[in-house]
Amino acid sequence: MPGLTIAAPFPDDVCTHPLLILDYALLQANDEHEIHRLWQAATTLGFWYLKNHGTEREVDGMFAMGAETLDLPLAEKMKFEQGDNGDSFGYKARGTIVTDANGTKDCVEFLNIAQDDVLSWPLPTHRTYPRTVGARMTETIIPFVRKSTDINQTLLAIFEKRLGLPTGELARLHSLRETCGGEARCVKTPANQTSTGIGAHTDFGTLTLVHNRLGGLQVMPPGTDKWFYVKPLAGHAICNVGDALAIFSGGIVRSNVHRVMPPPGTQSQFERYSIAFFTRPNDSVVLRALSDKSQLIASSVSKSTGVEYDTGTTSAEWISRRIRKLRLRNREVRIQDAGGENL
Ligand SMILES: O=C(O)CCC(=O)C(=O)O
Ligand SMILES: [Fe+2]
Repeated sequence: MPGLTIAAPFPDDVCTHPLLILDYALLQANDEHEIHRLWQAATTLGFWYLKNHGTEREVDGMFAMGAETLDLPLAEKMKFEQGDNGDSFGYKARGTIVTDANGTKDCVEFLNIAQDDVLSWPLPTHRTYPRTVGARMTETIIPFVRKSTDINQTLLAIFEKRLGLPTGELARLHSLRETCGGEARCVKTPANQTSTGIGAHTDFGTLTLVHNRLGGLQVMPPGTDKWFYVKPLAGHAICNVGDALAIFSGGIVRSNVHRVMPPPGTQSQFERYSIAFFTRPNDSVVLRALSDKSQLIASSVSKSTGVEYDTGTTSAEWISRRIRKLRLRNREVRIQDAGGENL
């Protein structure tokens, strides 16, 4: 199926940014050297590759589920559209979010499936999804979400130790017994696009796992104003730190800006699908630096100037506000309210 296999090679004449390759098996075994490398990656660019993550079969199924769902007629998908109220879960149609300050529309569509809905299946916690999702729930989506949450909980246990937090503190803020904004996503970029797919952003949540086959993901390394592709490596996930973890850590780990462009070179003739899994804090968790739980974090916050590490906002409010701001219709309303002023 086009876009699902490596239809054309990643070109060798575009700028790429190298990432450290971390071995999940070594991290699980608490290998000191590997943990040191993870820490290096998380505190510099905030992105790394992860190999031996053990979800290859489920990822294949997720690509198939994503293609089956996003190939449904638009009218069918629109029954599940996320809307303009800041809800993340459901279907996001093309052209509904902005990719830059000028209000340029995006060219991608995506499907977000709530972690909570997967783990409570067949009972919905938040909402329902197209039939193609239900059809793959038991075999693919449930194991994908379970394995992805396990991976991120393992990484969080390493981070909490390095951050000097009490054992179980980050796990407590990401409890599976309470609702959260965590979700699995399939993004589809049509073939032959020239405009931005997902504009420059940082991820709202704690940790993200991305599975890419075609290029398109780009990062802007700190201290530069230049975009570099992250080259997909077969069987490797691309992991990154999100805003919530950067805030909890008082800025010690980095949530780096990135974006999705059409695939480079001859890959651009193909549809691009990508699969992502977002771990996000429990809905009621207030996003603030955990200074009262760690001397290291308190010291980082006291040294940073001009950065607000106490948002006074719960994770649910934070996500909802960020999504509302991206939606084109809300932007148009804001512009009308302001008498046509460009916001
Ligand atoms: O499609 C990708 O490679 C990354 C997607 C992404 O950054 C996102 O959905 O937040
Ligand atoms: Fe992202």
